[in-house]
Amino acid sequence: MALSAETGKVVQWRRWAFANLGSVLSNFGSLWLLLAPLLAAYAPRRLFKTYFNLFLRRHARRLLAVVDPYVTVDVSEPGGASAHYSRYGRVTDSGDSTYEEVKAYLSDACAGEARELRAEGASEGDGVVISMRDGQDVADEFRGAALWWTSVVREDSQGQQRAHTRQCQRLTFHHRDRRLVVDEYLPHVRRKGREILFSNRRRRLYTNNKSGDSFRYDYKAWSYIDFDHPTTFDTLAMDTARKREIIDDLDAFRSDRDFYRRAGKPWKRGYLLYGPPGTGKSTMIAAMANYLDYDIYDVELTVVKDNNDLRRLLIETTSKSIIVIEDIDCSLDLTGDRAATQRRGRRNDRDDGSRRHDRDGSMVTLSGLLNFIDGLWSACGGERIVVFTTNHVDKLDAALIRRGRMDMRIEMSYCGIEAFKTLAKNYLDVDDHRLFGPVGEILGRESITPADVAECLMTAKRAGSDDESSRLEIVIDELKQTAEANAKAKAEAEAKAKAEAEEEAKAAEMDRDNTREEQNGRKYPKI
Ligand SMILES: Nc1ncnc2c1ncn2[C@@H]1O[C@H](COP(=O)(O)OP(=O)(O)OP(=O)(O)O)[C@@H](O)[C@H]1O
Ligand SMILES: [Mg+2]
Repeated sequence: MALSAETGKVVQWRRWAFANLGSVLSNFGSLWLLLAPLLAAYAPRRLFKTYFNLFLRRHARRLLAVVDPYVTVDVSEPGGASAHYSRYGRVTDSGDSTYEEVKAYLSDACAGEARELRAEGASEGDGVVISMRDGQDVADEFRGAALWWTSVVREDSQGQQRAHTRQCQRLTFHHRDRRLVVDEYLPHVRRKGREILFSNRRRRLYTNNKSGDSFRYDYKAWSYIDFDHPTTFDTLAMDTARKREIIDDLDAFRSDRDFYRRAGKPWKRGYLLYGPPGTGKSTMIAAMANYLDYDIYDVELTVVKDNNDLRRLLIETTSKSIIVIEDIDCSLDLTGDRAATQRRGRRNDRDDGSRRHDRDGSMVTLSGLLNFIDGLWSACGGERIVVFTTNHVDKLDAALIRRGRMDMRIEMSYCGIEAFKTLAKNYLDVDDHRLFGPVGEILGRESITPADVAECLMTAKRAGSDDESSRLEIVIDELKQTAEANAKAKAEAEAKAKAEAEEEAKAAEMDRDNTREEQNGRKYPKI
């Protein structure tokens, strides 16, 4: 359809008006300035006041931005109304942990710059938190934007109530950086502050309380003590290359937050530590926690009533933590051969009525545990490591330790000469010695755990002599005795295992007979 000349003009005019809407409106604003005195004279007073106020409010901010382009944001210590406005713009009031996080961030920055400081005792430990005294400023820089923090005391008065003062940290920046500050700088400050607060805090070792007590009004899912284990990766005795691999893996995990987000994976990692008793599985967990500065949640599965309680426990863990289930093969019936396990259980009860397994009371199932590790709930919080330990990796259900669930399997094994060198340094402060040769031969021949070697070294240390050679000779004697004792214990264990296997086979044969007779129409099974 063709447009008439007149319609075309209207369309053109409309297009022009839309394209120049900004200037039209601002001209309209200028027109207001001219019309305001006239309106003051002729318009009804109330109407004029409303419109004039609106106009002023809209334009005053622009005017102020020209005169003073700086915006301030206050982060106040908690305790009061949650939001205030200042002459310059919105003033936020944290009312949460933001203030503490900002203070921690600034304590790091201001310790070097500000000259008048204040020291307060840290909430945990013997440390002090350094912060700026009132009126002090520190400058900061973020992605090219200049920012200033000032410590101020603000007076809050509400109506007739008495005013009370509150400490706050005031951030000042150019209004053109507003988006950068709100979207990136302040979250960065909080993140850094949280890290500083976390690193100043003592590590905690949590253990779960019996879920049967959950009806009590003061029930807490977890109890904790300060975690103060001296083990580090330096003192952990194991193959050096393997140790390096584990440390690299932990480093990668810790710094891969963005990767996990991009890949759509929950930020957690599973380690399975397996090996004979006394090879350092628990010691490794302590070394990991100390290296990462994480808390440990040691889950005792036998006191968890059911899958529901297990999930509740998980929800109450925090991020930056290691969730540990030790001796997973003993905690639950997770072996593939459940029938054999039940038979064994029955026999144990017959043998020793008092030695009933606690795990009979727990109704946590394998699927509950699998959900605990990587169900939907497991993703809450993030930055978590799950560690299982076992002495019998071959007995565990394949689903529990498949790749993806347990990302890294670490075998902790008998002591070799490399591990011995670490232990000799730890216990006797000996780096190298000609007697390391004979020690290496014994360790190459025999299966001696690091725990046993540590005991031998302890005996040598207590023997009283300061001479390295005589101490190491004692170690060699002790190692030989340990090897003999181990061989004897091994022969006894093998004999016992053989007898058990025979009994097991007999029981299985009886079960088969009973089933056959039942199938052949016998009314009552044998007893
Ligand atoms: N690899 C190791 N490095 C340093 N010390 C070790 C190592 N292995 C064992 N030890 C010493 O032996 C003690 C017992 O070790 P740990 O409890 O870690 O063994 P485990 O493998 O957890 O045994 P279990 O299977 O019985 O739980 C530790 O307290 C430590 O002193
Ligand atoms: Mg252990």
